[in-house]
Amino acid sequence: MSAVNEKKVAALEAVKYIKDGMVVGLGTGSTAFFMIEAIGEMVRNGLKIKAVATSDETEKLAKKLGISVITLAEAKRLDVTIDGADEVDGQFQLIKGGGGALLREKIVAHNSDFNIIIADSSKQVSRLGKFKLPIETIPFSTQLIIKELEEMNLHPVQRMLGADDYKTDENNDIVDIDIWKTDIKLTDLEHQLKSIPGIVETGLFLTSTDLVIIGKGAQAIIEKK
Ligand SMILES: O=C[C@H](O)[C@H](O)[C@H](O)COP(=O)(O)O
Repeated sequence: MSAVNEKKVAALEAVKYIKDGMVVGLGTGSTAFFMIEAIGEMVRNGLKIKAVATSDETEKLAKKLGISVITLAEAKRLDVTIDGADEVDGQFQLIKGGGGALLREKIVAHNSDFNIIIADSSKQVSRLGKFKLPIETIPFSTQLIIKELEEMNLHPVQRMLGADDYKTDENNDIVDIDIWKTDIKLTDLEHQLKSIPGIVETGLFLTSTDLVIIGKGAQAIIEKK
């Protein structure tokens, strides 16, 4: 079965966790797309929820499908968030941000009681790092951060959109780094990166995930912590 179908299988399993009255965090990306589509259908069939979107793209799609979108401030706290990932390891640690939405995704995950990650089977890895780790930086500081990351042997590459710098929803830059060869522990790496002024967030999600649902062929494999 193709990765696209596996994404849909995982998404359809995840939406079973959504109940009337919940405040739901909506992730971003091609896997989250199927989850948002399914929630749209559930809402048309009478489900009553409020949602917080993790990107402008997700907000637009959710509203188009008739899902009631509120701000994080209005929500205060979320019952459940469903989101995709670029890589997930056996300890439920993730790399996210391939689509540039890591900052709002991490904020929403932090404010959710329960976080479900949905993915096709290609995203499951024994060790994180084949996927380049996205780092969100303040444009004022990006070039100097790149120099600092080069000195740390993390091979930073600023993300581009054609000839222009790629910009996030918060109008920041993304720098993708290579963590595959570093022997720094992930928790230490996260701490080191976050201590550089101008790095707003990293795509390492080390402790937020409660449940992982992997589409494997036509089956949804549910992994609990
Ligand atoms: O910034 C994007 C998000 O972190 C996505 O959830 C992640 O990149 C996975 O996206 P996809 O489901 O399209 O592979």
